[in-house]
Amino acid sequence: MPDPKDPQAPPAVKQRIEELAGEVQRLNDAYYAVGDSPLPDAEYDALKDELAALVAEHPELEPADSPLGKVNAPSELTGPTVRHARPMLSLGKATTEEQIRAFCERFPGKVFRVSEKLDGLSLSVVYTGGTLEHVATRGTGEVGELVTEKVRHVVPDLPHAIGEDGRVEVRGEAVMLRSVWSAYNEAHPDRILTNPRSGAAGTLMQKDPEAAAAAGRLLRFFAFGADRDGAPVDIAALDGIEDAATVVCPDADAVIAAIEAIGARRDDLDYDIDGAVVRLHDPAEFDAAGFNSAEPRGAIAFKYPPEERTTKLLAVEWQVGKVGRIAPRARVEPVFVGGVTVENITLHNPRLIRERDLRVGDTVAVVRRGDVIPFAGRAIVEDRDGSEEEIVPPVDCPSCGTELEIRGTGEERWCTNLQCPAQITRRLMHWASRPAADMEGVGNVWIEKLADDGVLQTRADFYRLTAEQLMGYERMGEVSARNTVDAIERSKGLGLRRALIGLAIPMASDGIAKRLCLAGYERIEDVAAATVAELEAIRDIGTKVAESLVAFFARETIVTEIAALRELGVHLDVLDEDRPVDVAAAGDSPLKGATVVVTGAFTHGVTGAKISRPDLTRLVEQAGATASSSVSATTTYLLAGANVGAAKTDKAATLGVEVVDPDTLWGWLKDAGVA
Ligand SMILES: NC(=O)c1ccc[n+]([C@@H]2O[C@H](COP(=O)([O-])OP(=O)(O)OC[C@H]3O[C@@H](n4cnc5c(N)ncnc54)[C@H](O)[C@@H]3O)[C@@H](O)[C@H]2O)c1
Ligand SMILES: [Zn+2]
Repeated sequence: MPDPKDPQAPPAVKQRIEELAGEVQRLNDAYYAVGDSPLPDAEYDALKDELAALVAEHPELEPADSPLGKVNAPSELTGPTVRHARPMLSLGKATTEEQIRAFCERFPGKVFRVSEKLDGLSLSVVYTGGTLEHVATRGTGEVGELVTEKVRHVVPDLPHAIGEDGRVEVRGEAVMLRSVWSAYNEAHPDRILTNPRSGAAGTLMQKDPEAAAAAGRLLRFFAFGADRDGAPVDIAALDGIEDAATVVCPDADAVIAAIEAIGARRDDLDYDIDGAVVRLHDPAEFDAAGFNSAEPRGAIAFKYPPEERTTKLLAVEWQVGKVGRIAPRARVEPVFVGGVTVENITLHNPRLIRERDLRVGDTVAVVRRGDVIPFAGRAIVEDRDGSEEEIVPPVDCPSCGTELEIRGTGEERWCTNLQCPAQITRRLMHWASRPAADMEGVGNVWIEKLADDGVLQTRADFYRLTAEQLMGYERMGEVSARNTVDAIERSKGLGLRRALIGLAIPMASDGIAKRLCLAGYERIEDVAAATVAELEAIRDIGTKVAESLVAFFARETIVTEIAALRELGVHLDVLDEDRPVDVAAAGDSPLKGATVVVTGAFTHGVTGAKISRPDLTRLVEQAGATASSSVSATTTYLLAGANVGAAKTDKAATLGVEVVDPDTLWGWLKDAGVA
């Protein structure tokens, strides 16, 4: 029946509007109340856009409880709440350069500022008379949930006091660092956090924040605005408050350049961002621009192309890896995500498949972050029609038929047959690959063919290949054959670190190879002769890894193979490039040989950008220092950035450890040639 108020509106439109409104609210509830995102953001945005378009055409059909025109919020808040002094708003969105230019043109001659749009959750932090009074979530925009006590535990870097009078309110985003997120997931394979944002939201909902903090669910707070009794305050002037990376832009061209720069560094950051925020730089002009419903007119959010998209899971293949792990890899309908077309994704392990209840034929959300192999975040259960098939891990090795072992919390399947043909081929491909011997132009297809023929059985066999032998193959002309043999010859100088990587020693990552070189091993035979106790003494090498190394080098086949590689002139000794960057420059740095503890917040001494603690630690290590996590009598320097707790400096003072300020540190790093 047509709607009496609008004879033109077909009943289907009214129904669609109601459907969309309900769906958007359901997604808001999941997102803001539980921290979950059942749909990729871009698809949520598309639903909301469709709703807005229909309502714009038929305003009379907008339901009373419509989610449009107000701040995205859960239908209900839980726990004690507080009314915000000023509402906490959403932001208008742009996805194209034109939209950003149109925004800038509305404010001719004005200066803008562009900041990273951090993907976490918004918090309002209020200090009165210098002391933390309360912390609240955005909530409905008008009223937020109080999370003060939780924040004390799970956002340990947020100062409890600032040396400021009056009522100071700081607004910003609480985020879970990517490094914290992956460390947590690694330690809790049974309680995987889907992404850092839901990790952050979930953390602030924990009933026992102390336990959450102890389990490593820690967040950071980055401010993007502050005021004292309503008058704007410069965040940089607030002691111990970190601000979101921001640049001031005199015109639209500079704004576009800043957005592009943020987009370009996006994958390298230790936190997720879902866009860039452009706003009028002058707070008075920003206020004067006013608001429309739930958004300030003086700001807009640019959203980068999504890193998550849905597609169909077509098939699962169980691939035998180089050390025998059978990895589930899925073929999906090609989908464009995070700037590339993805056709294959990893499903991680059987446990995850079971827990996410992924099935062949499912619509799945594909996530791609940086260089990480794309993976299936989850199945969209609503899209099922009953034809989907369960994914069953194999019982026997798909290559050699050996019965598989089940190991670890991921319930991974392993083929333990060292002679397994698939494993041999994988190991050969790995030896030839870029991080290892880097045999340019020696492709996996050829390796597979030669391995199948029995010509390539061991790594040493690569160096025995002749052009004549290769020319016997179809589609291998004389030129290609000679090029292949030359490339193999050139790759002989690989050195110790690459050789250790290329050997694919179980549990020994690329980082372990580097550590072994840094620890002073010169020749591969020296590493092979090391005992578990000697290896364990090296930083980052635990008992399990040490035992795995010893067991590996004890294998008869490996001993023979190393001897054969030597015989063939393959260079297996440490190279200068295997050791920290500029050994010569770092030579007389005060950091060389020092044991240091990094604490507090740092900005880069050259670029002025914020630098994460892991990144800074890496630089300090490149200059020859060893980093440790707590101050002790063996500590040489306490490298203290901003906002350092008294506990650490007091301890340093008691133990007579020199406290080094950021300026001195950057001087040292520059002298050592690493910054
Ligand atoms: N997948 C889902 O089901 C689902 C559900 C709801 C919302 N969402 C997504 O969440 C997005 C966020 O919507 P919203 O209304 O919460 O926020 P928004 O996109 O309107 O942006 C406002 C928020 O940005 C944050 N922010 C981060 N860095 C900032 C900076 N430098 N300056 C200013 N603000 C900064 C603040 O927390 C602020 O509250 C939506 O666009 C949507 O894609 C997804
Ligand atoms: Zn096998």
